[in-house]
Amino acid sequence: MEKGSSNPPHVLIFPLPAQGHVNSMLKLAELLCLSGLYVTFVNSEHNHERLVRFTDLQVRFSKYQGFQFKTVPDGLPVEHQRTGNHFMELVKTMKMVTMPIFKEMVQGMTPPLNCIIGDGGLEFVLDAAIEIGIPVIHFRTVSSCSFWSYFCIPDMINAGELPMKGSQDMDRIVTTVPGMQTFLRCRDLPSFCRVDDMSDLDLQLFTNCTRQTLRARGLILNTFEELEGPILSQIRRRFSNVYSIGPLHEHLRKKLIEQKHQTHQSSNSLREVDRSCLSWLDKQPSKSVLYVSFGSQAVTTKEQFLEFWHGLVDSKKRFLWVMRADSIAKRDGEAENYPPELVEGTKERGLIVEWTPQEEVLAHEAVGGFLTHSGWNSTLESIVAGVPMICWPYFADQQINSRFVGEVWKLGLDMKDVCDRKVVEKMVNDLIEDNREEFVRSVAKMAELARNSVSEGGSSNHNLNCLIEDIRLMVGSITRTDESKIQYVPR
Ligand SMILES: O=c1ccn([C@@H]2O[C@H](COP(=O)(O)OP(=O)(O)O[C@H]3O[C@H](CO)[C@@H](O)[C@H](O)[C@H]3O)[C@@H](O)[C@H]2O)c(=O)[nH]1
Ligand SMILES: C[C@H]1CC[C@@H]2C(C(=O)O)=CO[C@@H](O)[C@@H]21
Repeated sequence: MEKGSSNPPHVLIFPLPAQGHVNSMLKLAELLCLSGLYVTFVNSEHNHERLVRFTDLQVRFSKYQGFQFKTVPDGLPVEHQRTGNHFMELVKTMKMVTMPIFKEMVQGMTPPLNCIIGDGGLEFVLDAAIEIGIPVIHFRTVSSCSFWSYFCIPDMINAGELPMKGSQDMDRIVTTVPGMQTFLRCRDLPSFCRVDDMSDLDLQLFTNCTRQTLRARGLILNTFEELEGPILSQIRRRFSNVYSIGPLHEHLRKKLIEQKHQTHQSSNSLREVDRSCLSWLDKQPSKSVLYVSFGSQAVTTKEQFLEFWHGLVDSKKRFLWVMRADSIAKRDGEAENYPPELVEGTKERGLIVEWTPQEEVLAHEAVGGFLTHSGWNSTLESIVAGVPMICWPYFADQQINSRFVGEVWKLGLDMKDVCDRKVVEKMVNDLIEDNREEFVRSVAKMAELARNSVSEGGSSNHNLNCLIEDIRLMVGSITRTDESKIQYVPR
């Protein structure tokens, strides 16, 4: 906005087009709208079509003055699965296909942008914005602990701690990530580190994009000081303006209540939500059900899927399991003949659905535990709901999130790298029954700290106010005489 203009600040938000990213960035968008900012939210065409089909998003955002959606192609054909390891194809096509379209869109924007909040996992957004001369704040939607470990990868390589030396090396302690020297093992590092070749493209991609955040004006993290304070302190030694403003879903819920907006049943789902599971939960005893979901991207083998299924049925506990149509890697011509004892055991005590209203499920009285892939949104949602976790990380940041859940925060059990029916059975019984009290006590404490952090005077509440203030100050903070040639100097 030009100096003297009466419009509120205008912010453009651009997430990496995946469920876990779109979800938290839409929550931030709504929080900024509630503070009176103008927001443009950029979705991929593929995701926007799904959000419009499966949610009340358009109605929800239409009440905010100055809010608009824009769409860009993601460069992939419509039928592309966009899950599992195929997801990395999207990160690559976007740079080629989406970047030029995005640049053109941003240059013609009215009112002019004060700043762009770009996904820290989408490197080209920062490059494009700096070239055009618009300040960028990065939002990295993963945990602080994983962001910090990505950042330290070059130090691990220089110290000879990476590459790992085969499977016998997985329990070696990694000493070059400040703040984690006593408990971080090779197996807890982001999954991209599990390669022999340090010039591996995915490893390079995420190491570089994390370092690029040094060029941004600030870094937003969906976390709270009471959870990740020691790691945030480490990050602040290298980055200025680190805004920990989470858990965003609880932050938004609280603000909507304060401002007397409706909060029920809204979702940011890219898939059709099956609400029938809530009526099923209504019929189950208190804290008896294990909720099982591996998020939007994880893909298991059929063998892994069967180990989980056996373990769940053998545990004799109730379970609600999210099984997306694309959850299991299919082999051509494979018949789906499932063992009758599993089908029978599920009829007795289980329910399998394609997609749930997860926040509502976790808050349901009947849910007593969560078997999760340790995606960051799921982890935060479980903490806020006071539900202990069994973690089975699939890829990326999930390996380190699960270490923190199991070893540092003591909010559950880490089943990383094991997929065995006996272990599943034992851990489910441990979490839901044998050691239940202990886990529930620690997660209840953390849930309270989470709620306090987003309340008036809490750390995340304060940091959100600072973020909004800093965005307001970005008015006229870049020289607009020749924006295309502005040399960007980080604060
Ligand atoms: O049946 C379901 C299952 C999930 N969800 C929601 O989907 C989101 C899933 O997010 P997350 O738990 O973060 O998992 P992913 O979808 O796997 O998210 C990706 O993005 C996250 C944030 O960057 C990363 O932490 C993950 O590793 C990455 O895979 C959560 O908000 C859930 O509430 C539903 O609404 N219904
Ligand atoms: C493609 C996945 C790998 C990295 C991305 C990410 C991140 O670190 O920002 C988290 O989870 C995934 O959705 C992205």
